[in-house]
Amino acid sequence: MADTNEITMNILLLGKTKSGKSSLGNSLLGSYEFESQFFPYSLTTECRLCRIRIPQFARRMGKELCLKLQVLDTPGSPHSSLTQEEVKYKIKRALSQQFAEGLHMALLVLRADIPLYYKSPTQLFLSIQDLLGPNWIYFTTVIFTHGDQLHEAQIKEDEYIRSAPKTVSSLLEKVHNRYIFRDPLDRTLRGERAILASRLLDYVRQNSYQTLQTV
Ligand SMILES: Nc1nc2c(ncn2[C@@H]2O[C@H](COP(=O)(O)OP(=O)(O)OP(=O)(O)O)[C@@H](O)[C@H]2O)c(=O)[nH]1
Repeated sequence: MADTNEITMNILLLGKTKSGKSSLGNSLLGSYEFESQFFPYSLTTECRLCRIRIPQFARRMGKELCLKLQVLDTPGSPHSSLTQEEVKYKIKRALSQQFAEGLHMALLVLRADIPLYYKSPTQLFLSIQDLLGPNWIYFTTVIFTHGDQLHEAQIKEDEYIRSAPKTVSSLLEKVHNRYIFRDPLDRTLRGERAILASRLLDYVRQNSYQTLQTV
């Protein structure tokens, strides 16, 4: 029987190569589990799942709740040594093997300091739909990495969102404005984990803990 004092969140990291997926995964896990480095090639070539349990994460009806976080890191696309088809195949296979019970949230990782290039918003939507199916819009949160660069440039987050190009604004509208800015320089790994995990748990609660079936 499932432990009712434990909440599970199955999280998928998606995004272009070098967008900061593995580093975000480490922040979520609160430790350096995924390899994340500055290199002139795509570091992640295989999907990899890491899990942690965070005791006493929240309370429900007077009881302590433990959060079980399962984070699936993926190779980015375009990739320096894999074709787009290979990346897609690896992600789909990992989703079916690791998250057979479904996915709570896909985190679409975008660099805030680099323009998001797609021919049109539709092209971007189709590429996500191709992986996650038509209900992706309910189970996707956009994570802007390199938020520290915005601070340096003295651009506020709401200002950035207001001036974002059509592809980004259409994407945020599609995912019901679920987005989070990451500013890793501002916090410790565990401090960032507490903030990210609780924002994500709010989104998962809003979905009544339902999961996206991807197979
Ligand atoms: N300044 C800053 N650097 C970041 C941020 N996120 C990631 N990085 C750095 O960007 C580089 C790439 O980050 P990764 O997490 O390895 O990116 P990835 O998407 O997993 O990369 P691949 O697996 O190689 O495709 C690393 O040097 C990170 O430390 C951020 O928010 N701000």
